[in-house]
This record gives sequence, structure tokens and C-alpha cells, in this order.
Amino acid sequence: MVLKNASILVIDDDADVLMALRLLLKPLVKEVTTEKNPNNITSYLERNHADLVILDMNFSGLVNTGNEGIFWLNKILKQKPDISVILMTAYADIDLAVKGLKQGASDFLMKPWKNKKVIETISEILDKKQYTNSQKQNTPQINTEIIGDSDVMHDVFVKLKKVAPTDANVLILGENGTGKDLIARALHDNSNRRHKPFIKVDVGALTTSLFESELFGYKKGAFTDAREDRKGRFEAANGGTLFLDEIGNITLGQQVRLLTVLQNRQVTPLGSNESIPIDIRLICATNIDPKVLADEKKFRKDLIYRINTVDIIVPPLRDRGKDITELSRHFVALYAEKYNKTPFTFEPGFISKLKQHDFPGNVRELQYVLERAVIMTDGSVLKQEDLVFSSIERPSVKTTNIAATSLNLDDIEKNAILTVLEKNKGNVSKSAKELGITRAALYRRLDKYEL
Ligand SMILES: Nc1ncnc2c1ncn2[C@@H]1O[C@H](COP(=O)(O)OP(=O)(O)OP(=O)(O)O)[C@@H](O)[C@H]1O
Repeated sequence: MVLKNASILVIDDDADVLMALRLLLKPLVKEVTTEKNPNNITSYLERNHADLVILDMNFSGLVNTGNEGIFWLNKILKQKPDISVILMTAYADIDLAVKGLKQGASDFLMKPWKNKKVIETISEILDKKQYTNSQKQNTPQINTEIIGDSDVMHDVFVKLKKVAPTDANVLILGENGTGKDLIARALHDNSNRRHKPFIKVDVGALTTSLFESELFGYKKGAFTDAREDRKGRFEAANGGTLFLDEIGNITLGQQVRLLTVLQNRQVTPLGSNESIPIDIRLICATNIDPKVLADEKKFRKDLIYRINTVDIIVPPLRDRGKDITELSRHFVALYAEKYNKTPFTFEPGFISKLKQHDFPGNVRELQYVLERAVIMTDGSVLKQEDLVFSSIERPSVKTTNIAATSLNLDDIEKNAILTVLEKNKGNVSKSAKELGITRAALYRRLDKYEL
């Protein structure tokens, strides 16, 4: 927004300050309103439009902690989240400035101010606001719980919006914990099949015998444990979407079976002679490098072509810059509620520390780190020291020598998990498979041993 179209509200209990700012801004902007009493802010904003508020931090004249300013800042943003607020204080208190910025203020000015600086600050905020609004208008509206405002996620949303309503098979590629599950769900929720089932199968964790019975179903008596007929996941997803996760980990034999079903568009349950026609939209996901998938010794080309009409590449969290802030706010609010804690603020440097970490475990790792921080911290300010990054997500996990010194079963199990995870570079699916347990069972153990 250009300065001359802006409506600005100035709130300060010092009449001289109000007068000076009015004189400065009046010739430059569309409208300047000045207000001495902050108690009138709510009713003013109810009746009038303001693009920007310049807010004093201290009103009582007795206690100059700036907390009144923070109080009114929160009130304004709650009432009108789109308003930009510039805080003003006579005290060069950087902590308070950061506190205000963290809570949503757009910028901070020190009294006595320089007129040039005031005008520059207002112009920058309004320009940025105009840019953000135009970006928002270009961002496709999709129904999803995926949080992300970075440019790379914007590209993902554009693709998602285009592909979702089609029946095209989609292959979602991305590291562990980047949100592939959420993308798959969003594709379904924004498709014409959204009122039909969405069925997810973690095919990477299925043994060869389970792969067929789980996907294609079986008839009573087809094998020893088949005590009754059971529908396969293909049949359960009929009319809707079938999401095959960890597709890159299935064996060549399993690939052939899958390909046959996709080509014929029908499944034959184990122990049955009858084929069942299937109408599914197929979404697959993998964390395997596309170059590895292109290796014909590991993955059939004909299957890749069939499952990959369109691919969506989900970027790692370390490439998403500002998303870390938004995701952190989201997870901290979520866990504060879950663990009945009061709402948190972040101490200065908290978000920067998160941004410096490279998050090999991506959003899932961020989620766990913040959950742990919320649980462990005292008080209502999350501190840098509350952030403990798990060794499990580090590319090179140092195995402990527990087994050499202890024959305690828990210790042995913990050591085996660490060894296998290190071998598989933190890939939970592969590790679970190698340990002979499901991914869910492995996650339970990671929790149990606080890994
Ligand atoms: N952009 C996002 N916004 C909100 N939550 C997210 C986002 N991305 C991931 N998450 C959360 O992070 C966790 C991991 O995401 P998800 O399971 O979708 O990742 P994934 O890529 O499928 O992982 P894996 O490869 O291990 O299966 C989930 O709890 C999910 O809700």
C-alpha cells in the first residue's frame, strides 16, 4: 500500500507527541487520527478502518515497564489481525522491543524519533503489507491443515490445487517427516472423491506374505490364520483414494503384484477365484531419492510410470525459512493446550536457535522438540535451553556401548534400535523392517527409551 492511501491511528497519552506526529503525517497519508486514551481503541476500531497503528508503550506515567503497550498490542491484533502496529517507547529497551515484535508488532521506534525514520518505517511496513496481500491472493485456496508460507511451500500448494481435483496418480517425494502424509490427505480432501474413503497403507513395513493379504484381502481358509473373509485395502478404498506410503521400500516381487492390479484394475483376494473391479485414485509416497527409484535393479520402470503421473516434491524443513516460526507457534499452542499449560511466549533467540538447526527429521522433529520443551519448561516463556535436539535425528548416531557392559534386556533393545537406526541413516521404516517390528511399534520404543 502506498503511503498516501493509508489510514493511521496514533495512540499516546502525551498531547505533544500526538500533535507532532499529526503534523508530520497529515500531508503524507490519507488520514491520521490521534487518541489519548487507549481505552477508546476498541470502539474506534469497531467503527473505523486503520491500516497502521502507532502505539505508545507506557500510559500510566508511573510504571515504565511497557507492559501496558504489550497489553494494548495484543488487544488490537486480536480485534484486527491485519493491522500493522508500530510500538513507541522512550526507553531503549531492546528486550521489550523484541517481546513486542514476537507478539506481532511490525516494528519499533525509539523516542525521541527522527522524522525521516518514522516515515521510512511506516512506508516499509505498508509496502510489505501490499506485497504480502498480493501473494496471498495468488496462493490457491485449498482445504488443508498444512502450515507453510515459504515460497517453496507456495509452489507445493499451487501444484496441489491443480492436481487434487484430477484423478491423476500422484507420487509424493520428500525426506522423512516433511509432511507427505498431510499432502496425500489434502489431495484426497480437495478431490471429487473426498466423501469416499481415504485408506493409507504403509507398504514399506509389510512382509511379503502380509503385503498380499493386506492389500488384496483373503477368503476364509486361504491360509492357516484366515478364519474369516477379509477385505483388502484396495477394496476398502473403492471409490476413494488409496495412499501407499513408503512405496520405495517394496521388493521387486511386490512391485510385480502391484503393477498387475493397477494394469487390470481388479484384485483377486487370496483363496478366491473371483476378481473384484476396483476404482481407486492412487497416491504413493517415498523418502527415497528419485535417483535411486530410477535404478531399474531396485524399482521397475513400468511401475514408476504408472504411479507417477504427477510428482510433488515436498521440500525439507531447513529450506522453508520462515515456516519454522509459524509451525513453532502452532505446535507450542497445541501442546500448551494438551498439557494444560498457560500460553507461551518465546525468549529472544528461541526461534533463531530453531532456525540454525538443520532438522534432519524435518517437521516431525520440530514437533517432538517443541513438545519436549513445553513439557520440561517452567513458567510461560520458552527458553533456548529448553530446546534439546534428539541424537536420533542426527545423520551420524553414536551408538553407546551399553550392550558390552549390561545384559539388561531394555539396554540391549535400546542399543539394537540405535545401531539399526544409524545403519539406516535414521529411516524409521527401514529400521522397523530390519528389527522385525512395525513402524508404530518402533515409534513406541523410541518414546519409551526417550530416543
Ligand atoms: N506443513 C505442516 N504443517 C503442520 N504440520 C505438519 C506439516 N508438515 C508435517 N506436519 C506434522 O509433522 C508430522 C510428520 O508429518 P508426516 O507424517 O505427514 O510426514 P511424512 O513426510 O509423511 O513422514 P514419513 O516419511 O516419516 O512417513 C505430522 O505430525 C504432521 O502432522
